[in-house]
Amino acid sequence: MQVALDQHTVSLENYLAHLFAELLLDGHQFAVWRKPNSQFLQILIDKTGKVKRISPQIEELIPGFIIHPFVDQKDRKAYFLEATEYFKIDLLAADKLPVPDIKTNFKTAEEAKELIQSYFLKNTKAEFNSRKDFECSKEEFINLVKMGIKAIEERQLNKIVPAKLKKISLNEHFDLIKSIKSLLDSYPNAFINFFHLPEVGTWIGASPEVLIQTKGDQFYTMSLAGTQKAQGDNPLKNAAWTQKEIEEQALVSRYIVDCFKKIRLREYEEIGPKTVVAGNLLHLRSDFKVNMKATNFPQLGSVMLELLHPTSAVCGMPRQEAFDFLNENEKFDRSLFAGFIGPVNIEGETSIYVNLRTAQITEGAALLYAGAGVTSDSDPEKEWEETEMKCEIIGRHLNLKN
Ligand SMILES: C=C(O[C@H]1C=CC=C(C(=O)O)[C@@H]1O)C(=O)O
Repeated sequence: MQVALDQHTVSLENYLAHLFAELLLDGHQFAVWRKPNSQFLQILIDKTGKVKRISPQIEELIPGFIIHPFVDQKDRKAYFLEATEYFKIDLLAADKLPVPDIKTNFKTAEEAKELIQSYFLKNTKAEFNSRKDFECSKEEFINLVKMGIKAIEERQLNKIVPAKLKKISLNEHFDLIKSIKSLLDSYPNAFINFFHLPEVGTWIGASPEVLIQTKGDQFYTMSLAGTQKAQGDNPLKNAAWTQKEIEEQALVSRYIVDCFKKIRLREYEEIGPKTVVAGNLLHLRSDFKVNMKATNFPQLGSVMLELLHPTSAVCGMPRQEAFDFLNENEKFDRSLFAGFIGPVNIEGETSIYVNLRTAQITEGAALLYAGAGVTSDSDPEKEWEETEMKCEIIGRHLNLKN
């Protein structure tokens, strides 16, 4: 028997537990996210029951959530969740929120959480094949980096971003709602996201990288690259960058400027690079802004989306050669990792992020993905350590003991 949940007495965690359990039971597709430095948790539910694929002409789309894999599909289409229901929760006032009532089948939040846990430990439909969940050993990854360095020395490539897949078991401590809450608390300046499409997969992440953003007349993108561990009380002050990292990030900036050049867009603002924090890591970032009205480029969002993806922060340069190198030499399927995800035309804004620092939740396991930017000065051992740190950003929030 269903009862109405009293939204005035329920905590955020318990509200989400009931909501997620009901959505899973009903087989709905949904996405939940919090933008960097925002106080709102945004929730979008697609109750159409259909997996939709669309061309990413974002200016023409109805409000929704877009999901595009790393590899371009033959038809260049992305998955799209339609916002048949959308609302947001003010995280600063989460206990007295006017959130929609839920009719729940569960007597307690614990019961709802048990359903969620058993759904993901036993029931996910995501199909496996040997390429999809091929776990990369340290030796294999280091070999891949060495091959990348060789291709750069032989001038076939300028930069390459090899990635790895790491599989961790989910155990009796896996509590999805607690994991999401933990990501929200730990990474205030990341794009925290969770999305579930029963036919496609379930992912959880904390991305530091905007691919494109449009709001009103403003267009924004960034070049993010170069990684080091954040250290000490004031990590920004302690950061020192080597020539390798400076060059690695400059190549991403150059890639963006080359895209602007291709469409003869000359009036853009470039700020940076500056050091930014992403979880326990630091990166170098430059910001790029364009006034779409002043430059007469109302479709700049879609145009740049097509030109930028996959950027040289996740693929390499030149783009096609780097893509072919990865396709040939990486032994696993990147799937949605290093693709793009995000809300489209929600409250007049589109914010699409690169799907990084992310995990795919599959039957009883999480697949963690991470890549590292390789230039001729790369140290393969260090690149491996970097991917380990990147995997930990999500990995450490999955099997949380109380
Ligand atoms: C490819 C990833 O990060 C990119 C974004 C920032 C810094 C990066 C780097 O230092 O290699 C990568 O280019 C990843 O997180 O898996």
